[in-house]
Amino acid sequence: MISMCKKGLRLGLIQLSVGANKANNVQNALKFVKKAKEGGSNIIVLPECFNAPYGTKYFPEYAESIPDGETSRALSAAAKEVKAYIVGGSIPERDGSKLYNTSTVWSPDGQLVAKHRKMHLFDIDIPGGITFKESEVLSPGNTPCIFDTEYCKIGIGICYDIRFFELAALYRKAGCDILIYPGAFNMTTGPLHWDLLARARAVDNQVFVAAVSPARDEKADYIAYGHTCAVDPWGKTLAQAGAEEELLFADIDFETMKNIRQQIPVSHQKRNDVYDLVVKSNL
Ligand SMILES: NC(=O)CC(=O)C(=O)O
Repeated sequence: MISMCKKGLRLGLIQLSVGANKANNVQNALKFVKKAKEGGSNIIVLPECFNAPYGTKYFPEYAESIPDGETSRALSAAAKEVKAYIVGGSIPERDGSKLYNTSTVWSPDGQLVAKHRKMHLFDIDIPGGITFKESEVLSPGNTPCIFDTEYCKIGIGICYDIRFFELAALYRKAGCDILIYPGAFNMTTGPLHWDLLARARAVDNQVFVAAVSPARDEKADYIAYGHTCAVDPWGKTLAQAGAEEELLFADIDFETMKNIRQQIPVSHQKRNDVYDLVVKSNL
């Protein structure tokens, strides 16, 4: 089936079941990539940590280099085969002695066009809820990540990055119309914060937001919330998963976005005489 979108594009969002076997995770992802393409997707998105269980004790064992690791090679070949962009969720990346939580973006001809290393590491401590410290093993990325397509510019963040409105605002300021966040919120923060943050980033920047989670696995050390979603610039949820493995589609209509930006012209009404967003790294 080819895309129905005349004035936009179709996102295919894969809420993938992730287990302990890396090869199985990658094979399962590729199966869903093909289904996403059959459903007319132009840009296909996988979740955070899609080739490995999410947890600091797993990152060193599953980490691989980019772009010559096995997962990168598989994503490159898949993008070329289905002739669509693939935002490869994230994987644990090894670069020298350092590890990162890294998202790769592959063009329809299989080229690596962008790479985002999670900038804000997930270090939290909620007594009776969840304690997690990515910084025990991971290093943060220091560079925001935008990739340009024939449709629009797209900004990438990974999971905890969505909590930092400055990064999203910076992407909007740099001309992005879609923000994509592979993520894996949990059962403590997810129920109240996941949808709220996706909708907030969409409304405050008048952009489309896609947040893509692994499916929930009650037996995992870290139980992902799921609820992959796509939201439009009005804050309307275009597609939303439950907890199970699922492929979702969301049609991006740029006319809607233009209308909303005209009707509520906040981007022109900013009081940059009073405040401003200072960009310190090169976009
Ligand atoms: N896992 C994350 O990076 C973020 C998260 O679960 C949260 O912010 O809550």
